[in-house]
Amino acid sequence: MSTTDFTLLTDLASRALGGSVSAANDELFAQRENLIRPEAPFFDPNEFGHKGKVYDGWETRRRRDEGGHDWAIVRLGAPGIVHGVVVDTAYFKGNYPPFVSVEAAFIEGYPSIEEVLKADWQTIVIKAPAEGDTANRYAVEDRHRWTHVRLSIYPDGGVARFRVHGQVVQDPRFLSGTVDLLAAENGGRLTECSDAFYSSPANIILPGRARNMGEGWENSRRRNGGNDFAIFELAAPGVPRHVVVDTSYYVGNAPGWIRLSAIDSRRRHKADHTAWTEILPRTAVQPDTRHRFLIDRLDAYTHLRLDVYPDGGLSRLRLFGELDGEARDTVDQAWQASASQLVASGKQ
Ligand SMILES: NC(=O)NC(NC(N)=O)C(=O)[O-]
Repeated sequence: MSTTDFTLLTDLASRALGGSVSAANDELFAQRENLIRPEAPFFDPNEFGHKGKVYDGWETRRRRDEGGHDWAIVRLGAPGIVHGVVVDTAYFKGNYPPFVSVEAAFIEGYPSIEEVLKADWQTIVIKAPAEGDTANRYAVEDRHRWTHVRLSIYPDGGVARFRVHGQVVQDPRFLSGTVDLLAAENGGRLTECSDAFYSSPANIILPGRARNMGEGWENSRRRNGGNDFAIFELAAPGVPRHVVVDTSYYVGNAPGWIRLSAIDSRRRHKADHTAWTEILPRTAVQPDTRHRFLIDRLDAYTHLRLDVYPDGGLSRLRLFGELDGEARDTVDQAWQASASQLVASGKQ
């Protein structure tokens, strides 16, 4: 994958994955928590509050010192390798920060903010220019895993959204027993889809249940035959036992039928269409319903393909099963290989 594609990877910072903005040195004009809201930023030109113009973002006051700067710290929703960040200054035109930098840290356990501040921070984006009202992209070369990321803005200003795109690297000790092999928080990810017109199928593997149709996958109405699909890489190769197909909130636009196929790309090539095994035949589904289906085959797979007929949305898809023996070694190695030499320790 080229570095320009990093925005297709999971947003590790997003509130939807469980991220939190743990601290900021200043947030006088607009709250730090807005930085990781999953939805696009909103702007009402007529809305003013007691402290000034209301922005959907994080905004600090105008600094009156020399050489100082502002910062906000995000605890990622899951540990991961960051491939790139987006500092989106949408609607901040006369008050965006002209420069930004990003640092990261891996901290064990559940550290207090005092412990987070004392961690060994590594620079992953060196101080670089930013534009106003722009989704500023910065690729990251470092391939260590992190739990926390610090955005610094120079000298001050406003940022609407901070996206931290990368690959979840889950602690293998939490991948024991029956787990959701598809879950983004375990490392599952969308690799391909036919249509994400209204919203992406990457949403259907996020934690929890969708609260409305906007939190799932919605494609457009298909007018030219064929059917829509999405392909996911599993968190780790595993044997699926049962699947949850949730069409909650898809009332007039649920699929008529769905079908699931899977492949073990360690043994067969994904491009070979005959190598895909049907693990759930074309099955009728109901609108606004949480379905559970048993999977009869007991083979291990690395990828899952969801076909919806002819089109239509889902709010969640879960694939419960166990990692296979070979996969366990692979996730152990990935966890070791991505360890930073400078691992701070927080209170357990
Ligand atoms: N019009 C503004 O945005 N002014 C100020 N910001 C807010 N939020 O009022 C400022 O100084 O950046």
